[in-house]
Amino acid sequence: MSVLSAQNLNKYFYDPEKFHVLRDVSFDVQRGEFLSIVGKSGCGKSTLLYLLSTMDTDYEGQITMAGTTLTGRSQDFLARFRNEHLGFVFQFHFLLPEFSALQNVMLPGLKLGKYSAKDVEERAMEKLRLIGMAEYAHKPASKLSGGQQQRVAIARALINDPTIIMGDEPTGNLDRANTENVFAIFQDLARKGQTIIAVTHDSDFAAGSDRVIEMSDGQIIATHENSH
Ligand SMILES: Nc1ncnc2c1ncn2[C@@H]1O[C@H](COP(=O)(O)OP(=O)(O)OP(=O)(O)O)[C@@H](O)[C@H]1O
Repeated sequence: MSVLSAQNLNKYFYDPEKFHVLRDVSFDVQRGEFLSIVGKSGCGKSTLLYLLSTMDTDYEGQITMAGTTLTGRSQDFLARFRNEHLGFVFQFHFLLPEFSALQNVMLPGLKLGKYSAKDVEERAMEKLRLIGMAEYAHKPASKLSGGQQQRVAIARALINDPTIIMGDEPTGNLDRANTENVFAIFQDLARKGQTIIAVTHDSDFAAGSDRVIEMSDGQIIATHENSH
C-alpha cells in the first residue's frame, strides 16, 4: 500500500534567474519501505525532501501522504500533520545541549499533546532503549559523543510513532563506526515496518536500503531495487 505519492513535482528558484530545480518528479513509497535518494551534489535531493517534509509549499504538482492530500493545505494543518506523521533525522542532530537525552526525546511528544507527560516519558525511555541509549537518558546532550547524539536524534524522531522517518544525510557527519551503527538502527527499524526515506551520499547506506532513487539535474534518472 502506498503511503506517499509524489505526482509531477516541479519547483523553481528565482535567485537571481528562474532555475527549474525539480523537473516532473513522480514516485510512490510503499508502507514499510526503506528508500534512499542519491545523486550528485546540487541535483535537487534536499529540495525534494523539503517538499516531501511539507516544509516548502511553493511547488507545482501534488503530494499525498497517509491518505491525506498535503498540497494546498494551511501552515497550521501542515504543522500538525508533521508532528503526528513525520520524524526527522538531519546531518546535524539539533539537540538542545543543556537538556538531557530523555528531555530531548520527549519534546516532540509533549508538543503533540496527545499523551500525558508521564506517558511521553515512558515512551521516550522505550525509544531510547530501542536504539541502545537508555543508560545515557539523564546525561545532558552536550556530554554525549557525536554518534550518541545522532542516536538520540533518531529516538526523538520516533517518539510519536511517525508514519515516515525522513533523513537528510543522517550519517553525513559521522565516522565509519558510527555510520554503521546508525545504519544498523535504520535497518532494524525498517525490518520492524518503519517507512524511511533518506537522502544520502553514502553508497553503502543506499545499497543497504530497499530501493534507490537516483536523481540528476532535478529529475529521477533511475530506480534500483536492492535484493538483500
Ligand atoms: N534557496 C535557494 N535559492 C536558489 N537556489 C537554491 C536554493 N536552494 C538550493 N538551490 C539550488 O538548487 C539546486 C539543488 O539544491 P539541493 O540542495 O536540493 O541539492 P542536493 O542534491 O541536496 O545537494 P547536496 O548533495 O550538495 O546537498 C542547487 O543548484 C542549489 O544551488
